[in-house]
Amino acid sequence: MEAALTWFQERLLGQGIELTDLQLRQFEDYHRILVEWNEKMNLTGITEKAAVYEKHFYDSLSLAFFTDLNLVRNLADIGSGAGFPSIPLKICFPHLQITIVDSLNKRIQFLQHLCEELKLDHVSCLHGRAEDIARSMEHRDAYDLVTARAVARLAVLNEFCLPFVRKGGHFASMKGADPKEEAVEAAKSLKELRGKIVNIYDMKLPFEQSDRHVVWIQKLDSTPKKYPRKAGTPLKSPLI
Ligand SMILES: C[S@@+](CC[C@H](N)C(=O)[O-])C[C@H]1O[C@@H](n2cnc3c(N)ncnc32)[C@H](O)[C@@H]1O
Repeated sequence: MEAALTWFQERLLGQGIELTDLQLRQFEDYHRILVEWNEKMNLTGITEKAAVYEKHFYDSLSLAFFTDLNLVRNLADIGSGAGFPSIPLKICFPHLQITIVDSLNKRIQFLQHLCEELKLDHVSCLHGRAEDIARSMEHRDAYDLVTARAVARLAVLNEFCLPFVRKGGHFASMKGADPKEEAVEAAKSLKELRGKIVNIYDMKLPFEQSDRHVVWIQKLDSTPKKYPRKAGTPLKSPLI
């Protein structure tokens, strides 16, 4: 077996995630399709196999090190790009009902194709801005877990993501650099949107050794009526 696959499989096993042959094949196909489509459109700057497994697949799956995803029924991934973190999570936890939101239609088309090729069911890929989609009753206060990796600063992300979370559910904001400063900046948006930081988890990527953080936020109550504000408003005037 290739080195990229061996360490991936062993590290995940160490975290209690045992990959089947089918799941290993799905990750191989994911990498192949990502590289093919990346030649036609900008999906990622990382294409070398070992790097994709470490910086995209393993990093995405790190969410499962901090929580029991078997207890999560539905997950919304905001600004998913090329499918991170939700597609690696779906491969490993096939029971998850996934909703992906991205404002770039090309990326949504890629993800629809990817899900067909990998035969992933119960993945709904929506083209649009999170602030608009969270307005619909179908998505508002509806998800056990909402994720966002490398999309915006926490104060802005709270406005994008917390309206999707059900009361008692969680928002996991995946960050590279230490988010403590962002967490202070996000205090007002958290209060307004009924969120509370319950933990900040950290880990290092196994080979590159760069830092990763997950800000784990609980939704204490339903979204107040005035949120989400109109698309475009949060970025110009975040709740800082
Ligand atoms: C830097 S990429 C990160 C992609 C992926 N989460 C990852 O970790 O590789 C940010 C993505 O967020 C999307 N995005 C930015 N603002 C958004 C919004 N308001 N609603 C939905 N998607 C948004 C962009 O189109 C882009 O695909």
